Formats: sequence, C-alpha cells, structure tokens
Amino acid sequence: MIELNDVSKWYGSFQVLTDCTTSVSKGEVVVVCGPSGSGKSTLIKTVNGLEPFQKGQIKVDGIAVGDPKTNLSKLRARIGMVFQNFELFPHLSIRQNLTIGQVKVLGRSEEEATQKGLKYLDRVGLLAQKDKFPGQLSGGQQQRVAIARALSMDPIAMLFDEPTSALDPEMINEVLDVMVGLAQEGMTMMVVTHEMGFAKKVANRVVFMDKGFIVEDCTKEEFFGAPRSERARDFLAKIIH
Ligand SMILES: Nc1ncnc2c1ncn2[C@@H]1O[C@H](COP(=O)(O)OP(=O)(O)OP(=O)(O)O)[C@@H](O)[C@H]1O
Repeated sequence: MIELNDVSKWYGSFQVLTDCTTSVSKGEVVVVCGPSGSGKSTLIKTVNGLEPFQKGQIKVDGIAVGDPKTNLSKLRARIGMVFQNFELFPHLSIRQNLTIGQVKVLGRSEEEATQKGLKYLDRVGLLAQKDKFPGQLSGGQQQRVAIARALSMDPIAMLFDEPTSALDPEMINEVLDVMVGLAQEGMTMMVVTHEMGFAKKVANRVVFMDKGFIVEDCTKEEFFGAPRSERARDFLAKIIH
C-alpha cells in the first residue's frame, strides 16, 4: 500500500533523510519512533507529498508521490492525515469541519457529507458536540474530531504525526483508544509516536529512526524483545520506565 524506496531529503545542505526504505502493507500498523529530530515527521510527511524529497521513490497504492505528473491533491484526499496540533478550522463548527473536505474535495452533497461526518463523530463519542466550535472542546476531543474528519473522507490509509504529543496526559488515552479501535478494524496506519504502549498493543512493525536513517525495521516482538542496534536499546531504556 505504502512503499518508500531509498528516500533521501535535504533542507539546504542538511540531509534530514538518508536512503529510507520501508513499506506498509494493506491492513498493517507501522509505528515510527526515534529520538527528537531523527526525521520521523519529515518521513511521514513525504508519504502524502507534504514534504518534497530529492532522491528515491514513494508509491502509495501504486501512485508515484514524487512524480510531477501525479495529482497530489487527489492523492491526499485518499490518505487521512492527523497532526499533532489537530489543524481544525477554528471558525467552523464541528459539523462544518467534518463536511467541508467531503463537499469541496470529493464533491459529495451537503446531506451525504453530514450523514457520513456525524457517523464518524458518533464513532469517536462526540456526536453531542456537533454544533460547537473547536475552541469549545478539549484538546483530546479536538483530536478525536480530527480523526473523525479524516475518516469521513474514506481514506485508504491513515497517517498520524505525533497525535498525542500536544495533549495533557489525561487526554492521551481517549485518543489512543480511538486509534487502537481503528487498528483492530484493519485500517492501514503509519503512526509517528512516542507512545510505546500503543506500539506494543497494535503495531505489526516498528520503524526506528536515528539521524535521518531507518536503523531498525522489524516486528514489534523483535523491537521490544531485543533490538539489534545500541541506539534503539538506549532509546527504549530512556522512554520505558
Ligand atoms: N523546514 C525545515 N528546515 C530546516 N530544517 C528542518 C525543517 N524541518 C525540520 N528540520 C530539521 O530536520 C530534522 C528532523 O526533523 P523532524 O521534525 O522530522 O524530526 P522528528 O524526528 O519528527 O522530531 P520530533 O520528535 O522532535 O518531532 C531536525 O533536525 C529539524 O531541526
């Protein structure tokens, strides 16, 4: 479903990604972790063309992301993305946040978009909030709306970029629970996160990055059992208390 082959990227003369190769199969959950600044967010953003890359290939459902002929807006409409800071439209109600992309990008009728949006809002437990504005919801609730919004577009895969790192600790689980549910239903997911409990519970594979390299790409059993690299062992020792 998602294939990265020798992907390299530079910010000016600084190489942020070096020959990154990995893949996410249909129905698979891949957790990307690693120290701060290792390139995780940059890597996941290259997958839907939010960050250009200079070398290598990325294919999503057979479509070449780096090809200038590829219609990136069309591709992005098929991949759900959830960011650290929710990125909801503050001036639109929750219901409007859920429908605007469906109407403008997918051409759905207002009625169909509302029906679908509210179905997913219900699914994340927030139907009663449909007429509120993002600023009236907690961070955890806003992130659940962001997930419902992404799901309303019927994505073929979901990308999560540190979805819980801006949340107060008591709100992290409500978001992780939604993500665990999605994973268990077979959604294809690539998730940048420091939440190793989530990785242990639902990841099929773990990609560990350090200084722009993919250092480990293995099953979660291998990763949490006995990672090969010293860097991954150090990382786990620091992150798991
Ligand atoms: N627009 C940019 N211009 C220049 N350098 C950048 C830019 N964005 C990120 N970087 C640098 O690229 C490196 C990787 O950043 P990235 O955000 O991908 O790391 P990360 O592993 O997601 O880190 P974190 O866990 O702290 O979010 C960092 O050294 C960062 O400072």
